[in-house]
Formats: sequence, structure tokens, C-alpha cells
Amino acid sequence: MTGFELTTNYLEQYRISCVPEVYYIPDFITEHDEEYLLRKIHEAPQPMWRTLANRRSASPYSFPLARLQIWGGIIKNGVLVGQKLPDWLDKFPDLVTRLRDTGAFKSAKHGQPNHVIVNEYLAGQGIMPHEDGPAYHPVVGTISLGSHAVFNYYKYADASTDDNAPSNNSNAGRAVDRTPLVSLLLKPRSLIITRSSLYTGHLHAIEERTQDVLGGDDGVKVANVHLVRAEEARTGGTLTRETRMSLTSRDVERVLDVERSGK
Ligand SMILES: O=C(O)CCC(=O)C(=O)O
Ligand SMILES: [Fe+2]
Repeated sequence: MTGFELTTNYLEQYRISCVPEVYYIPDFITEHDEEYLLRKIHEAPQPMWRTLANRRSASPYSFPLARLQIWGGIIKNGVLVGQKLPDWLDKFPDLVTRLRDTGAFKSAKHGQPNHVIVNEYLAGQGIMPHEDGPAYHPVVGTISLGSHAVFNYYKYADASTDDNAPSNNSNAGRAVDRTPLVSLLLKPRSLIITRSSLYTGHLHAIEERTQDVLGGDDGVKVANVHLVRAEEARTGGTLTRETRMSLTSRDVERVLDVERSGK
């Protein structure tokens, strides 16, 4: 068996049915890694934090605003003005290598991520339904730290079952199904990988809640129940949210290497 077949099989065991090309990998990092990464995120210089409009809370009076950090450089007109990732993302823990070794980034230009966004979610904060856009093709990997989230995928109300039109702004204003097509429980330390077709006809979101009611008669049925060690997801129960940090990694195809070109 070749290495490629091994990595293909590695991902296959984590595939989520119902949605194309989504993989949920529990315990992708250790508790020690998680603590260390959270410490490094908190130690980052204050100007690394910025706020974002689609992370505003439903209540206009709610503070603080949601925050994020961007590592690897800024994207201008589809080109990444590249900056070296900090050691805590690509040396210890060697997340970039570990993500590459899943095989998920094989179809991406550099075969591994070069850009990472840290999103902070206080309990009660979420992210409204959105598409990530072409810069996120063909693969995104998101690691959860500190707390869980319930991640929902939505279809456009008028979508055909095989909506493979390329993602672009023409989706603006299209009505979205109110009921999620599928929900996933993202546990701390897990990795979720989403590939290509999820970007062409689907949106994703995290609801603004302080608690998630799962399983049972009334709770959310999560599609990765067989991959999570959460009793609540299986038999029904409530998970209380705490502060969650997510690390969203991708391989931006076009890079202007400022540090190497000396500009
Ligand atoms: O924080 C997450 O898990 C998802 C973030 C996201 O969807 C985004 O940054 O576009
Ligand atoms: Fe997103």
C-alpha cells in the first residue's frame, strides 16, 4: 500500500455522511497542546486582535465584540502578502506538519496551510451563516480549543441537490433554508476538515447560545455522534459553552513572499 492510500484511508474513517467532503477528527491535539496554544494566543500582542462585522452578536447592546487574530499575512486582492507563521503554529506544536500529514491538503497548492485565523467565541457568541469564498478553496481545517461548538451547514432554499456552481458573489441575497442540513458537535481539541464542494452550495454558522441542547427528543441531532465521546450527544443533554478559540487553517494559493523578496 502506498503512502497516499494510507492517508486517504486515514481521513475516510472520519468522514461525515449527509454532506460532501467533511471530516471530523476527535482529539487531533493533546490537552497539553491545547493549553499551550491558548496561552500563546493570549500572549499575542494586543494589536493582533481585531473585530469583525459578521461576528456581531444578535443584540446590538452586547459587548464585548467578537475578536480574531490573523497569522500568516494579509490577503489583498486574492494574494497573500505572506508573513512567517509564529513558532507556536508551525514548530511547537507542529500543527502545519500535522495538518499536512492528514493528506487533506494534498490538492492545495503548497500541500499544507500557510494562513491561520484565530476566532474567539465568548459563551453566547456565534457566527452568522456565510460562505468562506474562493480564497478558502480547496480545503479548510479548523481546530477547536477551550470549549465546544455546534457547527451548522445550511443549503440555499432554491438549491438543487447537486449545486456545483462555483462560489461567487451571485449567491448574495439568495434565501437560505432555516433548518440546518446537518449539525456537528465540535469538541475541544478536534479538527474539522471541509473540502471543495462544501463551498459551492452551502453556508455554515454557529448559533449565538450559551448552551446547546443535544440528542433526546428535542435536542440537536449531530451527524458526528459516532465520533464524539460526549454522552449528551448520544442520549440527550445540555452542554454549556465556555470561551472557545478556533484555529482556521488554509493554503492560500497566491503568495507574495515579502520576507524573502525583501520588499
Ligand atoms: O470558528 C469556527 O469554527 C468557524 C469560523 C469560520 O467559519 C470562519 O472564520 O469563516
Ligand atoms: Fe467560515
